[in-house]
Amino acid sequence: MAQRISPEQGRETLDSGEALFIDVRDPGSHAMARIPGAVPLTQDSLDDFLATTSRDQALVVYCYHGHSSQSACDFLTEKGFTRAVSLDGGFEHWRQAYPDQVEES
Ligand SMILES: O=S(=O)([O-])[S-]
Repeated sequence: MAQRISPEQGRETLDSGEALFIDVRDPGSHAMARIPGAVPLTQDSLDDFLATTSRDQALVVYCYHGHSSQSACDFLTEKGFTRAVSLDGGFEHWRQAYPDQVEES
């Protein structure tokens, strides 16, 4: 079962700069607004991501509300990532709690 972190822990992790934030929402949502520095992960980018990302890299996975990110996290864990966690509340909670930590384009 996916490891989960609270939005507060997510914020601390973002501030520490030690984790890669992974956005599994649809690419259009990612393009519009995202957690600063987050990278989109889609079916199209998956093979590349798996081929180039260290299995020791800390990952914080988020979706809209914190549900599908848990399955994504389980998937990444099956693929060998040892430090993948799912962000509780997803981006929708995040943007309410930390509007100053949202990158928009
Ligand atoms: O993105 S979601 O699965 O939390 S609705």
